[in-house]
Order: sequence, then C-alpha cells, then structure tokens
Amino acid sequence: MTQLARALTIAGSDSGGGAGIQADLKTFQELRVFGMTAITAVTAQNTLGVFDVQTLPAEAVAKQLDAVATDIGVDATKTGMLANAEITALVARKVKEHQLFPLVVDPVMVSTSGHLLLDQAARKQFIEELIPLATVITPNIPEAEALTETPLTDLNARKQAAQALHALGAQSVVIKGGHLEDDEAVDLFYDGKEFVFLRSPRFDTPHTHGTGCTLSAAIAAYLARGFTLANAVSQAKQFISAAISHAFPLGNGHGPTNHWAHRLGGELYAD
Ligand SMILES: Nc1ncnc2c1ncn2[C@@H]1O[C@H](COP(=O)(O)OP(=O)(O)O)[C@@H](O)[C@H]1O
Ligand SMILES: Cc1ncc(COP(=O)(O)O)c(N)n1
Repeated sequence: MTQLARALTIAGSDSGGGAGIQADLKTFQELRVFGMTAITAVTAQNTLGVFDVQTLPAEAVAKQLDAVATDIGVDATKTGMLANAEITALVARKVKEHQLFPLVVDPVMVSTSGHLLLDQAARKQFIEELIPLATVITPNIPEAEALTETPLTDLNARKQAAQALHALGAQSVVIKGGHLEDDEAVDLFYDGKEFVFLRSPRFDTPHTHGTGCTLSAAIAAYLARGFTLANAVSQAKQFISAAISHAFPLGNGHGPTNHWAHRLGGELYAD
C-alpha cells in the first residue's frame, strides 16, 4: 500500500471553521494528505471577528509536537498563528530538533477583522529564529510591510521586500496580492533566483476569511506529497482560487472559502 503523505499544522483554532487549524485540516483532507495538529491558541471567532483568545502554555505546544513527530512522522509542516514570543522560539527549536521540513511559514499577525494574533514582542524571535528555517514564507502585503518595515506601494517595492525576506534566510517567498485592488489577484513568488507571478481572476466577494491559511496549508500538502516547491506553490494558488470563487456566504461578516471547490474542475470559475 502506498504510504499516505503526512502534513502538520502548528496554528490556532478558529471556532468559526474558516481559518486556522480548521482551514488547514480541511485543506489537507481535500488534497489527500493525512493532517496532524499542534494547537497554539483557542480563539472564539466567527465571520464577524475574534472575541476571545486563550493561548496555550508553550509546554503544551512542545508536547503536541513531540507526540506527532516521534511516532507518526511528518512530511511537511506549516505554521500559522503562533501567538507570542515563547511559542515562536519553541516552534523554531522543535522544527530543528525533529527536522520538521519542508516548512511553510505563514506569518499570521492580525486577523482580517483586525485582532492581534501575534504579540509585537515576538518580532525578534520570528525574524531571527523562525524565518531562517522557512522553505517558503507567505506574507500578505501588510505582513511583508511589517517584517521589512517598508511600505509596499508598487511592484518594485514588493520585489525588494521578497529579496529582503530571502536575505533573512527564507529559502523562498510568496508575497500575496489579496490586499491589492487590481483586476487580478497576483502573488509574487521569489526563490532567490527569479520572480514568478501567480495569477488568478480577482473574485468580487467579501468571503475571504482564511484565504492565507488555506493557501499555506495547500502549499504544505503539495510539498508533503513530493511536489517541487514551484509546482506546490502554483497548484496551491489554483486551489485557493477555486475555494474563493465558490466561497460560502455564511454568517454576517467575512464568510469562509469553499475547500472542495477544486473538485469542480472545468467549472472552476463559473457562478
Ligand atoms: N478576492 C480575491 N480573488 C481572488 N484571489 C484572492 C482574493 N483575495 C485573496 N486572494 C488570494 O488568496 C490568497 C491569500 O491572499 P491574502 O488575502 O493576501 O492573504 P491573507 O489571507 O493572509 O490576508 C492569495 O493567493 C491571494 O491572491
Ligand atoms: C486562528 C486563526 N488563525 C489565522 C487567522 C487569520 O485568518 P484571516 O486573515 O482570514 O482572518 C485567524 N483569523 N484565526
């Protein structure tokens, strides 16, 4: 029997099911990868906002990582909400100890609804300890601005930010274009050698809760299955585009994306 690829997400729980651990597991399942979790925080959240955050002790995160890594094994890992400096440093240490590579680092800082998901004090650990371990880091525009301390006003600035993040030690960088206002949603991929544009139509929908989580989980799933980095990133972009094009009008705010939309194949972008 073929061995099932195994992917691990280190992230926060979203009770609303659209982002965080829940989005990651749905993505892993859709992409035929066995999903495992290390939960960093439990949020009370829906499509309108984040109402509570209970961060777990770093020791509890360490034990989850030890448990899955020493028994089941991990073919690829992604990080999402890491909450604070202690968990960020612990995750970097455990990634090295258990060799949890390839590693997709989604630098989750603030929710779509504006809630802080990573303490400002974690910046040093994030930049010095976690980014150098990243196979790929996937900031959105505000996150790339925060990490590089530069406003990304145009494409040239985005390219320079990608180079700066690569210089911090990330093997490759995807700067996501979801927050721009162009007709297309264009992400910029940089592997230290060349820039590649990942394009999709921009869908006119408020239901984009968890898009970044889903994209980074899909990259991890494809890497777990052995895809090359460039293929994993481009397949993941197709997966998130399908999910947004068929997003769910659930709740009264920013609804979740549709993780099984990729099954619709040729009808991908139809209504
Ligand atoms: N309205 C949209 N239409 C199509 N793709 C989108 C849309 N909004 C975001 N995306 C895509 O979803 C992914 C996540 O992007 P982004 O929203 O920038 O990240 P985050 O969720 O971390 O803020 C990217 O691939 C981006 O291009
Ligand atoms: C637990 C958790 N992790 C990540 C996000 C970011 O997702 P989004 O940017 O769509 O709010 C979130 N809202 N909650």
